[in-house]
Amino acid sequence: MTTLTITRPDDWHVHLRDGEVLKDTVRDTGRYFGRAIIMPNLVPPVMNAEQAQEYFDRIQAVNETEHFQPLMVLYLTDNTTAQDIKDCKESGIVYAAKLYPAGATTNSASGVTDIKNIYPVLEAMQAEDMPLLLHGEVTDNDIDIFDREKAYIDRILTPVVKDFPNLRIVLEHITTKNAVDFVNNASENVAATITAHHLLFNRNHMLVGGIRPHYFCLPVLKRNTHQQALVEAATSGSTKFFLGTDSAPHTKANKENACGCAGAYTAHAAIELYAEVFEQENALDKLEGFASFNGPDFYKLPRHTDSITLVKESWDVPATMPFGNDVVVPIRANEQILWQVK
Ligand SMILES: NC(=O)N[C@@H](CC(=O)O)C(=O)O
Ligand SMILES: [Zn+2]
Ligand SMILES: [Zn+2]
Repeated sequence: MTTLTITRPDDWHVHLRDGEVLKDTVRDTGRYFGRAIIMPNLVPPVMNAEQAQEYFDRIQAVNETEHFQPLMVLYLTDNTTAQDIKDCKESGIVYAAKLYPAGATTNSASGVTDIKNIYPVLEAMQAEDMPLLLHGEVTDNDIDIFDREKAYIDRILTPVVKDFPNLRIVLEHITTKNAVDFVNNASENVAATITAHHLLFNRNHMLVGGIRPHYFCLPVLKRNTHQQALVEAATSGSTKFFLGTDSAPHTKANKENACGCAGAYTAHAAIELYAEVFEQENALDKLEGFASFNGPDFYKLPRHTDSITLVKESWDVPATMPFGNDVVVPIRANEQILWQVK
C-alpha cells in the first residue's frame, strides 16, 4: 500500500460561507487543514475588524477540532480606510485583505471600482506588511472572459507591483500560463495560489458532451496548455506557488440553473485531489512544499510541526453532500478519488 506522510497542510483560499452551512464547510475544511485563509465575500461582506471578529467567532462556534485555525480576511471596498487596515492588524485575527474588482465574481458587488480608489489603503497595507490577495480579472465588457486574467496582469497588477514594491501580493486561483510567467518573473513579494480543479481540469471538461455546471468557476477553466503550465508551476518546487483550494460551495439548485453560480466544491477531498496531480507528474515529493511550507513561509507564519498521512486507497464520492438545510454537489460526484487521508 502506498502511503505519504507530510507536514500538516493549510488552505490559503477557501469559502466557508455563513449561517446554517458553516458546520458542514468547517467540518470538511477543518478535517486535516491546520489553517485556512477565509474568504470574506459574505453578504454583506467582512468590511472591518469588528465584522471579522464576529465571523471568526461564528466559525469557532462550530469548529470541533483542536488543530483548525481560521485566518480572517478583510474585504476591500472603495470606502476602506487606512484605519481599517490598522484595526485589522491589531485584531490579531486578520491576516490579509482581499481585493475583488467590483462585479468580477460571486458577491463582489461591493468590491473596488477603480484600483486608484484604494491607493492610500495599499500604502497602509505596505506599511503594516499586510498581504494583498487578488481576484485577478478585469470586468470590462469588451474583454473576453477567457482573457480577463491576462488583461488584469497587464493593466492593473503590473503597475501595482511597480508602485508598491514592498507590498506582499498573492494572485489567487491562477488559471493561465501568463499568470505563471508573471509570478515567476516578479519579486519574492509576489506569489500565487493554485486550485486542485484548475490542475485537474480544462475547459473541455466543462463543455465537451454537454455543459457541466459543477466545473464552472471563476476565473473560468482555460485551455489545456494553460492547465499544463499550472501543473508545471505547482509541481516545480518553486516556493512562489502554494495550495489554495478556492472551495466555493453553492447549492445544487443554484449550480444546476439557467444562470448557474460560479464555484466548485473541493473541501471534501482537497489534499486528496492535489495528490492525484502530483502523483501523475511523478512529483509526490513536491507536494509537501506546495501544501505545507510555501504558504506559511510567504505569510510569515510557522510551519506546522505535526503531520498527516495519505493512503492510496480509492473511495466513492457521493452524489451530494449536506450543506446546511440543502445539498452541494462535490467535485467528482459519483466518481472515485484515488487517495484518502488516514
Ligand atoms: N471561484 C468562484 O468561482 N467563486 C467564488 C468567488 C471567487 O473566488 O472568485 C465564490 O465565492 O463562489
Ligand atoms: Zn476569486
Ligand atoms: Zn475564491
